[in-house]
Amino acid sequence: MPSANPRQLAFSVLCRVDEGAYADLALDAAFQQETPLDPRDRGLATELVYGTLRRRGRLDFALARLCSKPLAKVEPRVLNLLRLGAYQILFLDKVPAPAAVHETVELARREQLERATGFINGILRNLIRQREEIPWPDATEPVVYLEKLAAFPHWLARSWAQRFGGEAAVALADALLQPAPFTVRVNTLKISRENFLDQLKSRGMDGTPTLFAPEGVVISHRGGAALPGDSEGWYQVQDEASMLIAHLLAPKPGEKLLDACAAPGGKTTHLCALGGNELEVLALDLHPQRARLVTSGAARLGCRGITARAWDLTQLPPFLAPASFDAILVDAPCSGLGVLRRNPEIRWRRTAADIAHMAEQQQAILANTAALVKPGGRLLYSVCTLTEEETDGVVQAFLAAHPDFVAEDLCESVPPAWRELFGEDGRLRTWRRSDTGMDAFFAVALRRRPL
Ligand SMILES: C[S@@+](CC[C@H](N)C(=O)[O-])C[C@H]1O[C@@H](n2cnc3c(N)ncnc32)[C@H](O)[C@@H]1O
Repeated sequence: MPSANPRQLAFSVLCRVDEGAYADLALDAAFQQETPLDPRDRGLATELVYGTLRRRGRLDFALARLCSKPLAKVEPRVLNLLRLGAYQILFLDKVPAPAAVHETVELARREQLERATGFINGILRNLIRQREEIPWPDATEPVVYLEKLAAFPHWLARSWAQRFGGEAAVALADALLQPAPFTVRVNTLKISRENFLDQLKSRGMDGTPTLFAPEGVVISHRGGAALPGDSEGWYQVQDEASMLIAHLLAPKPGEKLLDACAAPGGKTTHLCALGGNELEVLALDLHPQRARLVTSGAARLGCRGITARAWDLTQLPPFLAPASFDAILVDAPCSGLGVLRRNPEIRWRRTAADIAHMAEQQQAILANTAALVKPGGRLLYSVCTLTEEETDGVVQAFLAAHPDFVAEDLCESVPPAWRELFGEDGRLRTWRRSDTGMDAFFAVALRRRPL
């Protein structure tokens, strides 16, 4: 039975992640179940979970040198305790190293792992003694670096090194394994960004405008308190890269839109705000319970004109008339490698076969929405990943099968300052700059030729 101890909570979440859970969902669920942790302990538990997952490559590299048997032969729960302890020793300045060892051994006792306490104590004490002598691989061997230090599977390490070049692949992996900033989209239907920033300031919180998105705010300090306007719907938690997508579709008041893969509705509600709350939007999603999130999110943010329903878009939607939408957003399900900062564990779960399967699914969804676009209308395809197959590969296959569509140069319609985020082909690739603090998103604008 987990108790309200941040290390124990972090340990239970790491074990759940090993069983297949997503880190963000498992952590949220643990916070719901626990006797409430105070904000500092909540912060520590979050740091321990994400830090241990992001740094798993380095932690395992260091532990493997000190362990008398291969790490694969160490009992998984004991290995998670070792990783937790090693993370605190190597990366957490605020925890003195001897305290990290003591806390980890105590945690092993509380978890009925008394028999492993000598083993854990010995390895972690050796780690303290030898931490300055660890022969970390350097980035001159990018595939080794990505595999050993960034915990990428071999196929992914090779593919990134080949595609981006070694140096860029390493920089990209490092950037995608940094903690993500806490970013919100100000709901301009309710409040301006300027007024929201004033509201933050008046409560002693620090926020700064995002670099590109005109309604984004990066919150750098809030002292554990709730943000202003939560129940009033003043903001939506959303990464800046994700905020760019609705701007690229550029909805106009009075238009009829389809958001094909809409849940939980971050972009649906953003589209509504950009359309002055005067759009008609049909929001579809595979899962009925996720489609309901769109409805509740829209109510919170005061968005009108949204209807949400469940539908599997790998099947043609017979209830929709051909050529009936001015614009369609396909924010497709994908491998999620562009949001590793939030789900660092997915990098060792994904296989090359998954990517091929995702690309097939994305192609099916795009094909089933294409006929719904009016002649002259827009279809925006976006994904939070950067594999060739799920980005340009899907677009190439789509265009080959749909001669009535053309890819447009998005650079022609975005503010000049955004252009550095786009390739020469006019497609959004936010990873082109690694210092923006954004997730890695891809988007392409497709236009159906007029009759
Ligand atoms: C990247 S997420 C969408 C995020 C959303 N656009 C937002 O901004 O909040 C992809 C969504 O596609 C949905 N999905 C997966 N397979 C689908 C399918 N075959 N048809 C429709 N939706 C699907 C998933 O349930 C998921 O909610």
